[in-house]
Amino acid sequence: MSAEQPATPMKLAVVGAGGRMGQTLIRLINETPGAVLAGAVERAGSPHIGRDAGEIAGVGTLGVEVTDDALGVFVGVEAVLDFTTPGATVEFSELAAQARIVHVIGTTGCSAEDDAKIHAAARHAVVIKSGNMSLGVNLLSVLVKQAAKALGSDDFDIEILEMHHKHKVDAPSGTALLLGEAAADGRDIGLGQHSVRVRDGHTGPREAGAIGFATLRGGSVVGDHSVILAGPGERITLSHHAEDRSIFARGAIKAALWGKGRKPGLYSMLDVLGLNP
Ligand SMILES: NC(=O)C1=CN([C@@H]2O[C@H](COP(=O)(O)OP(=O)(O)OC[C@H]3O[C@@H](n4cnc5c(N)ncnc54)[C@H](OP(=O)(O)O)[C@@H]3O)[C@@H](O)[C@H]2O)C=CC1
Ligand SMILES: O=C(O)C1=N[C@H](C(=O)O)C[C@H](O)C1
Repeated sequence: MSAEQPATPMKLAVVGAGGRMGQTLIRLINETPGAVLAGAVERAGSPHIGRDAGEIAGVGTLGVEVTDDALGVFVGVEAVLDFTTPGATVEFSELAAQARIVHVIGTTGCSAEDDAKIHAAARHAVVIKSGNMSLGVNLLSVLVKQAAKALGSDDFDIEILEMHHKHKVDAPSGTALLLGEAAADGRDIGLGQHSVRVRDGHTGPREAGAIGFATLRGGSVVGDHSVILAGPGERITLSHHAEDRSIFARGAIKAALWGKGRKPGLYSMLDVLGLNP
């Protein structure tokens, strides 16, 4: 191929095409050189079935009809971008593995059992999964790990605060958990054994080494996260504020392009962004 010829754009599919992230992804793929929308999937019975994906996303006709035949779409594309629900994502991971395509997973709220199934599917497909696909949050997680390591649990207590729009169905957010994992990693402890996800009533004093979570929901907030390191007489707050869903969509498209031609396995956005040590 000569240098002047444009490379063939990577064929992407969006599942959950009618959702908040699905529509944002369709719009952003349409603006991204090197990527093309080649499939759009919604659940059986959705009012979006049979409609044009571009019309749903408000970017005009793209010639891609929304269907509920996920496998039929997956065999004709190179990657699928998935921001849906845990149950749907587990099913899509099995189909993406059958079709041997890249599966980018932004869905949050997966149980340990869901994650084990996704891990199994990653034996046959390139799976990139993250609770937050934005550059800013992934960089923040690196800073949180450093801060948690430098400021030991004898003196500094870690609390994670998040706020999202009123439609969000899972808590704590995937991002809050990702930041909690980063803090736990920095302290060389397991998050599972040290997290306090709810406080109510007469809780007694805070346990040393705990990583606490607090969840707020309301309005149209796209996603706010703060990691607070509270010490004797001083407090450090590391924060990220998402102003627009396009930051997540851009990250997901970048992940799909990065995943092309890679060995099957489970990867994170830190791998995609080159932020893994
Ligand atoms: N990692 C990241 O960077 C980000 C992650 N997220 C996560 O992405 C997920 C989706 O968020 P959001 O877009 O706001 O949610 P929405 O509810 O707006 O969108 C989800 C879409 O998935 C569809 N869906 C559900 N089940 C299926 C199925 N079996 N097959 C096909 N489509 C299906 C829904 O259809 P219907 O409504 O008809 O049920 C809906 O259109 C959440 O888990 C959220 O936390 C969100 C933003 C960023
Ligand atoms: O549901 C959302 O909207 C978001 N979900 C992700 C999360 O659970 O952290 C990412 C982002 O904050 C928006």
